[in-house]
Amino acid sequence: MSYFALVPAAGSGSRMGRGLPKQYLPLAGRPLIFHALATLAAVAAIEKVFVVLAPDDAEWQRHDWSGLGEKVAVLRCGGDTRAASVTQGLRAVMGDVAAEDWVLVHDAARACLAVAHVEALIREAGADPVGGILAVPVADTLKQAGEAVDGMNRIAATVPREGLWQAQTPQMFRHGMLLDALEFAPVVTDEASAIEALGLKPRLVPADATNFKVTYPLDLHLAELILASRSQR
Ligand SMILES: Nc1ccn([C@@H]2O[C@H](COP(=O)(O)OP(=O)(O)OP(=O)(O)O)[C@@H](O)[C@H]2O)c(=O)n1
Ligand SMILES: C[C@](O)(CO)[C@H](O)COP(=O)(O)O
Repeated sequence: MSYFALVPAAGSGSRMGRGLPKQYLPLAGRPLIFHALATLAAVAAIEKVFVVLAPDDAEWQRHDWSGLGEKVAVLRCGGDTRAASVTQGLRAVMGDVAAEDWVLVHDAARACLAVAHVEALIREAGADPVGGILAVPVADTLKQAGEAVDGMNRIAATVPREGLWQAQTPQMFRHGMLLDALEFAPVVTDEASAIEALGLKPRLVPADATNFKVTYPLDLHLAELILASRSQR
């Protein structure tokens, strides 16, 4: 069986609040998306890295991607939601990817993914009958907000954090199972939710906070620090 990566990159980055979709914002001298693509392409077990762009994406061709080598292939079939982009990407690669092949779905916005993270996911979930995701156990105390009072957010309850994990990506499932799951449950926040809707229980593979999702402006500075610290090792 083979391993492939699918990178949904058709979002608008609205929470970043910049004119340019966040996957193209400059980060450590490259477009943000370059870093995750380079990491995935560097994993020996991964045969191809498919990038799902918005059909009208006019930014991709403005950049030089030659540093990524030959594994990366562009699919212009992104949809209105992340789940739609993933589903349409899975359909588009059916000629290259067999139903039993593993697909690692990774957010373009998780720019600081490390090769070691991906290798841990493949090692721990690659022999699993369902598949698995990278995740991090919740370390902070969690508060449930109640209805705003005097315009202020106020605590309604403390949520026990035992057993709670923050889902990351890649999320790794077999192509056929994942496409069937997403067609059965199309409105989901991540691939694992669709697999769970089938009554299955994906593996949780521990990662760490450096594999965070760049969502808000401050996150760009955090990602710069992480990438700079790695380049100095
Ligand atoms: N219709 C969409 C929406 C999101 N994504 C991708 O899914 C990943 C995670 O989504 P998110 O961080 O929410 O990105 P955006 O949707 O771009 O951000 P925002 O929600 O702030 O608009 C991103 O790499 C994004 O490009 C996608 O491929 N297609
Ligand atoms: C898939 C994901 O990164 C797991 O935490 C998350 O659900 C993506 O959420 P977003 O709102 O599409 O960024």
